[in-house]
Amino acid sequence: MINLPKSVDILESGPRDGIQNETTFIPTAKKLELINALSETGLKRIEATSFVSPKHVPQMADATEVYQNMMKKNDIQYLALIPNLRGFELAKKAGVREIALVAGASETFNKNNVRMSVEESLRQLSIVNETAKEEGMFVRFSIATSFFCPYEGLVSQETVLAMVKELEEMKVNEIVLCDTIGRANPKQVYELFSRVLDQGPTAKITAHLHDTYGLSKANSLAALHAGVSSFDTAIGGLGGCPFAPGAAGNDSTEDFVFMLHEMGIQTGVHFEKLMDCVKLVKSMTKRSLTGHLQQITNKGHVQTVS
Ligand SMILES: CC(C)(COP(=O)([O-])OP(=O)([O-])OC[C@H]1O[C@@H](n2cnc3c(N)ncnc32)[C@H](O)[C@@H]1OP(=O)([O-])[O-])[C@@H](O)C(=O)NCCC(=O)NCCSC(=O)C[C@@](C)(O)CC(=O)[O-]
Repeated sequence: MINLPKSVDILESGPRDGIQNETTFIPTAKKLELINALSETGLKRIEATSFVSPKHVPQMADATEVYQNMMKKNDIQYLALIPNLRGFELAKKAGVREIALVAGASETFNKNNVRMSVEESLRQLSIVNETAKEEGMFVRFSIATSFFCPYEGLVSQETVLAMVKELEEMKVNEIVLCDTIGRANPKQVYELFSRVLDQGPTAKITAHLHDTYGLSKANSLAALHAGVSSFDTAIGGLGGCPFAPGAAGNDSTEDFVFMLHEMGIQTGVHFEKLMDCVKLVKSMTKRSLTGHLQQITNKGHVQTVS
């Protein structure tokens, strides 16, 4: 195989992207238990919560309580998602130092997700970015619907490349290309990430892939081949944006870590401890999860070579 990195960075987005889509409210204490357990697995990046409207996403109504009471290890980046200026104010008040901004590449998705045009999102979030940078915060920016929009269909590569250019001009620290509805195929993923990386971006480039059509692992391999070494995943394969109809969960962290370790690619993650987190997620959500490995552990032991 060509172009494979020796190690990969994983951002665990289960506590945010994963839990936001759960219909039954998960008690704050359970969210804290999960974040604390994930903090012991060797993962170095955790998206802990989001400062969004509790009317629109009731599951994240306890963002401040979660952020202020969770374990915070010095060597772990704990991010919070922010959609607008108000979210930034609330996050700052809670003590957040690492922020994850989001806007869609597609107009209809963005209006449904954050009730703003893409232009208005970029206007508000560039103010957030400037203030955050002055205050020494880490800023990542997710481009939702980088491949397909649930309302408009295929999103053109040119639209996404123009947005990447704008984010590079804003000097955000990280740009995340998201397959929000898990509809992209490996060829599209390879091409778009290759085109972005060919421009020599200064921002870290990350892939955020959902598994709706069962292609998230093939898509992550395509992104690896394109030169991406930073990925978002969610424990148990939880997740999906409540404003992207039909979106299934994220690529599952344990399956992705398993694949990477089997390929000799390091993640720094302790596999058994990660599987303990899957058990925790199962007990929290009380429903069947979509990750593959947890289905094997139901029947026996996962065979690993690493
Ligand atoms: C953006 C808004 C808030 C606009 O919602 P809105 O109703 O248009 O907000 P508004 O500005 O009209 O304000 C209405 C009320 O909400 C309050 N408000 C205003 N902003 C906030 C805030 N940030 N946090 C808490 N409260 C807020 C504001 O203070 C006001 O309170 P009131 O005066 O009525 O008491 C809403 O549409 C929203 O919360 N959207 C977020 C939706 C969301 O969380 N989506 C999922 C995350 S994105 C995602 O999952 C995709 C991603 C990142 O994973 C990548 C991928 O897969 O593509």
